[in-house]
Amino acid sequence: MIEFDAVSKVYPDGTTAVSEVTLTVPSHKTVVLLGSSGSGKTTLLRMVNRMVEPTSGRVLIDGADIRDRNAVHLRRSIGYVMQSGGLLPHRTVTDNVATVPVLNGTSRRSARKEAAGLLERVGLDPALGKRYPHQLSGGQQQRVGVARALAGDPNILLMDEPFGAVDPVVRRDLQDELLRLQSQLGKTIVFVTHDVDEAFLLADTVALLKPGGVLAQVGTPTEIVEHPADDFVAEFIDAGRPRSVLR
Ligand SMILES: Nc1ncnc2c1ncn2[C@@H]1O[C@H](COP(=O)(O)OP(=O)(O)OP(=O)(O)O)[C@@H](O)[C@H]1O
Repeated sequence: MIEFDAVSKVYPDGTTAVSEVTLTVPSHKTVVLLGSSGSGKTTLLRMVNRMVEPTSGRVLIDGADIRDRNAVHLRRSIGYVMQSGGLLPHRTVTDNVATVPVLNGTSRRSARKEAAGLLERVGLDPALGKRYPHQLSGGQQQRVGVARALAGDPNILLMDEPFGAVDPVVRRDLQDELLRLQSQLGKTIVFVTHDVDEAFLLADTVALLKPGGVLAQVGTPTEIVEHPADDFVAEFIDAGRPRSVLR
């Protein structure tokens, strides 16, 4: 379980990115941080692995304040998928997936073996492991990004607009694949998107952020559609529009 306890972030130039957010991400569930550009989603996500330190408030994992954890060890124990894939261009796909387990002390041989299994798990032919990232399609690169985040079997996955850079058909494939994986693996997932349909498809709980990093509403997709908290929420989700993706 991840708990954001009244966290705020004011960047050194005075920008308030996140304001007093209190939010719980239950274990084995997917919480989607939804909001328009600049509403603080990435800042909030990065607080979980200490890439961003809150100006005030605390982040707890399973009840323990993460400030008491070594930041590097914490980061390596949490899967992270970025929008661009974030793959290392001069390493093969297999070695990209094996990087963190090797850093954590797993032998290269067993990390590569695990990588082959993970490529299969995300729907890729393990033979692609020999290629370099530029030899893959955008959708394949994103799958590798997910495989890499799963390496070492972390409990927590942070996903920052992971499917934002691919076309709508591939995006839908990747979303379905994530739902399938999550039903098998039961990770604790924090997923960032500005896409309402993507949020409603993937989330157990949606946390909708307003500009300035203020929580506008937290609820299941159905709760938010049926009872938007205010005009901002109703407008953001375009209440009244037919929804095919509600589970
Ligand atoms: N290092 C930084 N220094 C100053 N301001 C920053 C920094 N990083 C982010 N910000 C500002 O904080 C606010 C929130 O940014 P953040 O990236 O968290 O939003 P976001 O909702 O993830 O946006 P996007 O969807 O565009 O990625 C924005 O106004 C942004 O310009």
